[in-house]
Parts: sequence; C-alpha cells; structure tokens
Amino acid sequence: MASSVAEKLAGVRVGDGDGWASVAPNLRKNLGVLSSEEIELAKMLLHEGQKHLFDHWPEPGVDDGRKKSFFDQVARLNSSYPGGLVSYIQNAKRLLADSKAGKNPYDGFTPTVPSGEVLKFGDDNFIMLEEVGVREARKAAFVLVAGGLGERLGYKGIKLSLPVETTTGRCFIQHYIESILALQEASSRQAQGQCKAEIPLVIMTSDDTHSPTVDLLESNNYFGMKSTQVTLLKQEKVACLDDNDARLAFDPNDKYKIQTKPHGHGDVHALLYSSGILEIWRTAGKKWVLFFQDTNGLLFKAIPASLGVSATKGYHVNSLAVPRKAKEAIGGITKLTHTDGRSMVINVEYNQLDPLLRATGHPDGDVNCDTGFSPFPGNINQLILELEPYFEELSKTQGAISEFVNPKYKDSTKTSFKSSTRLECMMQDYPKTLSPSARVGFTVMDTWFAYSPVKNNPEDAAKVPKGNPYHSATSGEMAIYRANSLILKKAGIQMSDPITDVFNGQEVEVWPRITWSPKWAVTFSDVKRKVEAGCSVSQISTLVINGQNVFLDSLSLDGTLIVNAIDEAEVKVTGSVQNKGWVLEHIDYKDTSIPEKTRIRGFRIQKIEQLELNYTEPGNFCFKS
Ligand SMILES: O=c1ccn([C@@H]2O[C@H](COP(=O)(O)OP(=O)(O)O[C@H]3O[C@H](CO)[C@H](O)[C@H](O)[C@H]3O)[C@@H](O)[C@H]2O)c(=O)[nH]1
Repeated sequence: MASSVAEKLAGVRVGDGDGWASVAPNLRKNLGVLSSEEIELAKMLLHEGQKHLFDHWPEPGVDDGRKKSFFDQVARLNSSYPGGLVSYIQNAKRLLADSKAGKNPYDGFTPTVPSGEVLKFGDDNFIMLEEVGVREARKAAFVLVAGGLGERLGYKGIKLSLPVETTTGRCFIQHYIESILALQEASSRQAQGQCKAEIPLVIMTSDDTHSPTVDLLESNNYFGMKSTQVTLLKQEKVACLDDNDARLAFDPNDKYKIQTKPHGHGDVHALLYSSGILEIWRTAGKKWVLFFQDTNGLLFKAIPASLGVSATKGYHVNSLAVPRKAKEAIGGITKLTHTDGRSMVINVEYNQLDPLLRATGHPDGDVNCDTGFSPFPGNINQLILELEPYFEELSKTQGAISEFVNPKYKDSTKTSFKSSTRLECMMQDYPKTLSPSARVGFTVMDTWFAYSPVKNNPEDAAKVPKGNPYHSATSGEMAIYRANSLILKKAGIQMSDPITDVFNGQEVEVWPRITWSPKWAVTFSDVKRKVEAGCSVSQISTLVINGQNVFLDSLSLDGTLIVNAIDEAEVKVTGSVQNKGWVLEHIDYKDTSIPEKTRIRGFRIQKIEQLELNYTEPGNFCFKS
C-alpha cells in the first residue's frame, strides 16, 4: 500500500480497537472477515470519505467472498495509480472543485503560434534528416499506445487488427512491426562493423484490448519480430466518481465492485517507469523513445526524418504535427505564455482550443487563417523523447501526468452528474511538468505522407464539414495509395491523375492502388534507388511489391502486378504489363452480409486479372513482359 496511507493512519493500527470504523457500522461488523491488509485499505477508504461503499454490506457470513473480491479490486486500484487511491481521490476532489468553479486550466496563459521545424518531403534537407534518422534508429525504442476502445469508430475488434489497406490486407500491427524491423535492418546496415541492434517495441494495452492483441500477435508469430522484442504493458482503468466529493461509484451490475473507466493514453509514462523497462533501455544504450498510436498507416514515412530532427536539434521532446484544419479533432500545438513570464510549447486539446482562444482576445475562436488552415499546427500524437532526460523526469514524477476531469453536469448548479466521471490524462501532456530549460520542439510535415488515422465510423465521417479530413477507414486506405503514388511520382514514375469517387458518403481521390512492404523502402532515397527511368502507371492499376530488392525499370503498368521476392533475390521488372486488373466495387456500410472490416470502407476489391511474379530462390533475375 502507498506509504502516504500508512502515514495518514499512523496511530490507528490494527488491533487498536475498531472505533475508527464507527462511521460505517456495516463494515465494523465485518472486520473479523477481513485480513490486516484489507483492514488497512478499509481505513484508507473511510479516511477519504468513502463510507458509502459499505452501507449495503450484510452480516458476516453473507457474501464474504464478494467482500474479499471488493478489496482485491481496491488493492489493484491502489497499486496502479502513482501515490495510490488516496492521491487519486484527493486529485479528483481538487479537479472537481475547479471544474465546478468554472476554473480555466489555462488561466493567466496567452496562446501564440510557436515556430518549429517544417519539413518538405523529398528535398535535400529531408533526405539528409532521413539518413540521420536511420542511423539513430538502432538507439531507438518504440511505444505503441493501443489501449483505446475506439468508440468513435465503433469497430467490434481491436483497431490493430484492421487492414491498413485491403489490396494486401496487411493489418496495422503487422505494418508497424514490419516497419520497425525494416528500420532496424537499415540502421544496422548503416552501422556496419558495430553489433546488430534490436529495436524494442512496447505495446500498451488495456482490459478492452489486451487478450485480442496477444492472440493476434501469437497467432501470427509476432509478424516476424522476436517475441522477446515485444513487451505488452496493460494499463488499468481508474475508479469512477459519482459526485463532487469524489465518492467512488458502484458498478451498475455489482455492488461489490467499483465502476471503472479508462484513464487515457497518459498512463503510458507511469507504466514505462514502473515496469523498469526504461532502466533496461538505458543499460542497453538506447537514446530515443518513440510513441505512436494505433491507426496511422502513413506514420513510418515520417519517422526517419523526424528522428533526424530530434538528433540534429538535440530535442528532449519532439512532437510531430501536420497543418491543422480549424475544429479538426486533433490538438493544436501552442505556445502558452503566462502573465508571470513562464512559457511552454504544448498541445492544447481540440475541445479546449476554441474556448481558450475566445477567452484571450480571439472572438472567432478556432478558425482557419488565410492559408486555409488553423495557424496552430495539429498534434498527431507521435512523440519522440530523448531517453535520458525522460528518465530523469520520471524519476521525479513516477510518470504521473497532469490530469483533467470532464463531468457532464445535470444542470447549471453543477451539483450532480448525468453519469459517473473519472480522471483522465493524455500522453502529450508530458512536457507540462518540464523545467523551462528542457528542449521542447516540434516538427511539421505535410499530412499526405504523415497522418491518416482511422477513427470515425462511416456515418459520422460522412458528416465531417467539407474540406476537413474524414479520418475514416475509407480515407485511411485511400491516403496510403495517394502517398505511395505521390512518392513514386516524385521518384520519376509517370503516374496517372486520380479520379474522384464517393464511398460511404465520402468523396475521395482514388489513385492507383500501390503498396510495398516496409523493407522495400525505409526512406525516399531507397525509393529513388529502386525506380529507374521510363516507368508509368495508369490510374486503374494495382502494384504490390513484396521484397527488398525489387527494381522497376522502364515498366509500363496498366492492370495489376504483384511481385514477391525473397531478400536474396534481386529482381528487375521491365516492359509493359497490361491486364484487366483489380477494380473497386461500391458497397454499403449497412450491408451486414459483408465483413465489418470491409464494409466500413464502402468498397471491396474485385480481383479480375493480375500478373503475379514469385522469386523464391536467391539470384539475379530480370522479368520483361
Ligand atoms: O485509455 C486509453 C485511451 C486511448 N489509448 C490509445 O491512445 C491513442 C489515441 O486515442 P484516440 O485515438 O482516442 O485519441 P484522440 O483522437 O481523442 O486524440 C489524440 O490523437 C489525436 C491525433 O490522432 C490528437 O493528437 C489529439 O491531440 C490526441 O489526444 C490510440 O492509439 C488509443 O488506442 C490508450 O492506449 N488508452
């Protein structure tokens, strides 16, 4: 139990009599049933104003097992929160009082637009930074936060199991793992002569996502990663609160259980710290920790250059950002300057940016400026932290992150809630506690190659204001094809223009369906090396490259081409490939005869005709059609 509890209860030891329980007579009657640890927890709960938890307790001998399991849960809630339940309840009382009083968390702060690194895909600076990033990658560790339910998407499985695109059907976790392995290999190649480094991956899960995540990894052999390279850390939910006095809420179905809800992705810091994994990484010589989210199929196109920015600028904290449309559901990176002179560069969450701007002399709130975008860059919640200062900071805070509460009040008296609430925290709030000397920066990149999340269900996506991104399964998949087509175009391939089509009520650009396995190209330089002059791809085409050493040379593609090659096979593809190809068939998200993974996109792929090339033996090959 947290020592602060023991300190508070000093002088009231077990065996001192049961007078301390007189405020909760039904608990008092049951003390004989409880162990000394359970009694300590009971004292703590009473001390923190939680006597109502015992009001319904029957005589000893009735429901004793359930009374015990109640304390099992209390012990778990107590040990999984920095400072224990005492801190949780006290923080809740403070934040609920602030919320009732209408206190603005940004009181005294004025927001301005900060300046950061702006990257242009493919220019000399970008290429230089990618090279630095690949070199640094061997000293990196990745952390994927994947404990969220994805309520807005409403998909029944875990989001990590969704296909990034349906041309290959490769799911998010597979894509992430293969991208990390490709980066690991590329980094090791650059550091020839030094020993091969493994890039570790931590996945934060929750009760909602843990077992399906384990099943997905195990049934797919960890998608080629060593199982020892992957660590799963499960976040616990936190207790729900019924009123402004932070009385803990009962589970609606069980009076011996406290209702719990997710605490938010900010838990990742406390979990990394308490698991001891940061120590292991320090000992192993790691230098960078890269945090990312469950559904962004473009992310790894942005990783090498962004890590290059962290390394060249010496950033302790580097947040990745994209130009943000006003009211888009991504936080705004903002410089906040306090009247007392303090200032910080921090994410202001999307629901708080508009009120903050209105309260500080911007009567129109969160609106676009003449660029057509919000002046505040949009946080995509991809953070790159330098391990050493991160570890030092967590040694002070144990990973506790600034929290907030968002109760839905019944009326303007703000005395009762429509339903229970809880404290929440966000991983991007980590810099809030840093000293002004910390090097906090951010990197802005074009959305087309850095950010395409899958968060909204088809119905809500179709209602997104025109011009704002849909963030749906449809737009997420189309963004992959668009980015790959644009990258190949920049590398010199003549690429047909996209057509516009509408799927599940969302108008999108449809580019050729081009995908490649991450090991084909980690950086833009890799792409350029593998694409020779004179290639062209028509709009109806599909191109799948599965292999490290596949080279396109004077290839004219009008149809579907799939190239599968083992690493030891060097394959040059040239000539003209023409066939009926694969076409997109419109489907409706309400058509339950089609699997949910597919119908949420509004299309499915009809595989009519293709050319598939397979190279399973080492050697040099040239295919000319
Ligand atoms: O308790 C939780 C809640 C969420 N997550 C994970 O955290 C990530 C982000 O969750 P959401 O997608 O629900 O996040 P939001 O869209 O609400 O917002 C977050 O992501 C946006 C960009 O995608 C913006 O950066 C925004 O500022 C940031 O808070 C996901 O991978 C999710 O699985 C957890 O691990 N545990």
